[in-house]
Amino acid sequence: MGNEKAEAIFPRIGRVAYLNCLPVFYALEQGWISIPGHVVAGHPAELNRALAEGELEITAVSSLAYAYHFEQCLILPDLSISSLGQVKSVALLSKLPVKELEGKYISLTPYSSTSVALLSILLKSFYGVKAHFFTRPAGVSLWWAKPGCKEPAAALAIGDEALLWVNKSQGLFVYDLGEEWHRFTGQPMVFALWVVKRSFAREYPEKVEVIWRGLVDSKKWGKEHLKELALQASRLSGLPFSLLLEYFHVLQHDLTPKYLEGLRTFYQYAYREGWLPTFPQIEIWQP
Ligand SMILES: C=C(O[C@@H]1C=C(C(=O)O)C=C[C@H]1O)C(=O)O
Repeated sequence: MGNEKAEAIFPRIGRVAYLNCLPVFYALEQGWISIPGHVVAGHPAELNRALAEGELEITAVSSLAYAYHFEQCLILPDLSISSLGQVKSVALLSKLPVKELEGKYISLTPYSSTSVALLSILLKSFYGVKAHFFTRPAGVSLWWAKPGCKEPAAALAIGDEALLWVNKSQGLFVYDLGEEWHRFTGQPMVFALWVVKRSFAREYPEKVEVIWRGLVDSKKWGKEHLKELALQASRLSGLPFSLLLEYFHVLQHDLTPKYLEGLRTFYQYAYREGWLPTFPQIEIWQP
């Protein structure tokens, strides 16, 4: 990588390649709002890796990934992928009721960071269930079995894959992890944050401000046009318009003090259960 001049002029901006980012990016991608940067789409695990390896200046990342890298980046205000209760696109799909998953195999999505930790926290601290986890390879079915092992009893999915399965979940028990977290803690769940590299923010504060304002303005447009977003999302995914309209109503992209409190609580559990080497400082970039 590493043409620093080019990155300064045209920074690389990461976007989750799921419908969950449409409310933030639609107006930008239509060209109604423009930002001086190059948008790169990837699944969350890819964006988390790219941030860590210095391939992105500003990006959406798993909230757990920020906690790993808080010394190198700052949180952008007013942006997140969150829910207060049901989220619809982070789900455990199970052939058995969750309390019967003791000792069973659970397949984990390879695309996530936050939701894997969240599932583990919920099973351990909320349900008191110990299961065997394994991460399935990218691109295979939810029910892919490890060679020599039985088919998993349950599978964790995120993003569009989760929406698709939740929509055709006949015969499966569906546990929406946003809803389960809310039942457990009474708090919102922050799945993803937008972050900026500290070095880039230090050197190019005006550029960060223009990009951040563009993202926030685009999100504002999205929030005021949920029907248009649901129509576009339905065209892209083939999922029913009504499901997507409900989805964009429950999915939140703000980062209010209430959501920051939910984030802190998540970090407390994640730290306590060994998902984080140190307790992160929640540091927010100021325009
Ligand atoms: C709500 C969602 O939150 C996501 C979950 C993430 C994770 O588990 O690491 C990261 C980014 C978001 O895509 C979703 O996937 O739809």
